[in-house]
Order: sequence, then structure tokens, then C-alpha cells
Amino acid sequence: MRAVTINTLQAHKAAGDKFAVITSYDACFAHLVEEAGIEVILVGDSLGMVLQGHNSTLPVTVSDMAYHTANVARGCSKPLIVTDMPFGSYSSSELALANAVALMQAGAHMVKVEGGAWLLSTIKALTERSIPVCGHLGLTPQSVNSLGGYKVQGRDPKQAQTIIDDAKQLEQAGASLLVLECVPADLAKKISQALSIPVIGIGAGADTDAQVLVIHDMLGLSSHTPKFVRNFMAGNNSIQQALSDYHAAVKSGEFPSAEHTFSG
Ligand SMILES: Nc1nc(=O)c2c([nH]1)NC[C@@H]1CN(c3ccc(C(=O)N[C@@H](CCC(=O)O)C(=O)O)cc3)CN21
Ligand SMILES: CC(C)C(=O)C(=O)O
Ligand SMILES: [Mg+2]
Repeated sequence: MRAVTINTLQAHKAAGDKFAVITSYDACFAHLVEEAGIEVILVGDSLGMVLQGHNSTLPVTVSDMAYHTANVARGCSKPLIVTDMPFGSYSSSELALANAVALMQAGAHMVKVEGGAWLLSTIKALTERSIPVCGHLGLTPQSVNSLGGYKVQGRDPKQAQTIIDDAKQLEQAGASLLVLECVPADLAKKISQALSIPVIGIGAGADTDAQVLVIHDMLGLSSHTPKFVRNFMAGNNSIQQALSDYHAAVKSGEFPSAEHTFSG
């Protein structure tokens, strides 16, 4: 596998070929993920929950994200590395710019931000300054206190329309990728078809252009696993095989199946 770029992912979408995304927070896992042929590594702020033991992603700092991004970048050379901008680090365009530069200098190839219309000028500012951006809509965990919990989003028609409008505007503002988390499968399908940028689903059904999971969840290491998670260690005795199986199951469309999917 040659180094994955945004062009590679765009070509996958154009050809109707699915690709896989998985979180990593250190060089060891990043290397195993690369060996499995997985296209994209997300250095997710979920590290606040799975590594640091918090019950939300809110306490994670830019310096935490830069530290883990640098460790991941030393462990692999082929996957595209996307790093989450943590809570509060992109509240204004100026703040976002300074923090995104730090994450890019730590080894990220792209940064991810959670939110819709309020972010358009920030996305424009970042992309104009050569910092590629991944959007994130639906269940946005940094908004857990406003949403009242980790709940499926977009079930009522008005809320679904807002997510569709936000997705189109994020693409228009220059986003290169979009994560859709915990939305009904039919809504995710509609958005994936409406956008020309690749859409990555988690709890968003089988019809997005890609899938993402938290690596600890798919290895069966987490105490609470949401409905959209499949344990790829079940019936396996190596992490390397579990990662290869995840890649193959996403590519073939075998994962996610109905049991991992939310309906409207
Ligand atoms: N380990 C881990 N895995 C994740 O997927 C993840 C994190 N941490 N931290 C950041 C966010 C939080 N996420 C979550 C957390 C819980 C649910 C959850 O329990 N969802 C319910 C749906 C409830 C409903 O039906 O509205 C579920 O049953 O899956 C979903 C996403 C996803 N992200
Ligand atoms: C669950 C994914 C999409 C994420 O944002 C994270 O790992 O932080
Ligand atoms: Mg995140």
C-alpha cells in the first residue's frame, strides 16, 4: 500500500470502493493498523475515555492530542492520520488555526471538528491555510451536556433536515471528509449519496463510504460497548487478525450488519 492521501479516499468513493478507519493513540497500535491495510487512523479524543478514564471527551487538551498524534505518526507511514481537535480548541477561527497548526506539526494530515453551521467560517479559514478538515455531525460527543446523553440523532424529520443541510454546507465550506455518528441508516445513506466527499459512519448503517470504530471497542477491551460495535476478537486469537478481519468486513460491506444499525 502506498501512502494514503485525500485523493486516494476520493478515488475510493468515486469507484464505489469502501475504506476503513480506526482509532489509534500510540505507535504500537498504529503499526498493527498499518499492517492490516487500514486506510485511515483517527487519533480520536475518545482517548479521554478509553485511555484517561474520564466519562466524556471534554477534559482532553490540545497537548494531549499532539502527544498521541506524534506517537501514532512515529508508528506508521501509510495510513492518513486525522486528529480530533478537542473540546474548546476551535471556539473561534483564530483559536482553531493556532491549535490546528500544533496538531499538524505533531504529525496529523487532517483535523476533525464537531458541529454544523456555526463552524463554516472556521472550516474555510483552516482549509484556505492548507489544513484539511474532517467534519463530524449527528451524535457529537463534545456536546454530550447539551444533547443530554449519548443518543441517536436525526430521528425526527426536522432534525434530519438540519443534519442534511449542515452536511452540504460543511462540504461547501471546504471539508474533505465527514463523520456521521449514531444516525438512522436511511439518513446516512441519503447524505452519503448527496455529498461528493467521502462520508465515514459509526452507528450510521452500511451505506456510508467508510466505517470507523474505536480500536479498544472492536478488540473487546471496553466495559461499555455501544450497539454499533462488533467484537472482532471473538473467535480470533490475534489482534493482527482481528484488524485484518475488520478491514475486510468493511471493504466487503459485511460490517456493519442490521444488529449494529439504528433505524429511523
Ligand atoms: N470507547 C468509546 N467508543 C466510542 O464509540 C466513543 C467513545 N468511547 N467516546 C466518544 C464517543 C462516545 N460515543 C458513544 C457512547 C455511547 C453510545 C451509546 O451508548 N449509544 C446507545 C444509543 C442510545 C439510543 O438509542 O439513543 C447505544 O445503545 O448504542 C454511543 C456513542 C462514541 N464515542
Ligand atoms: C468515535 C470517533 C468518530 C471519534 O470521534 C473518536 O474516537 O473520538
Ligand atoms: Mg472524537
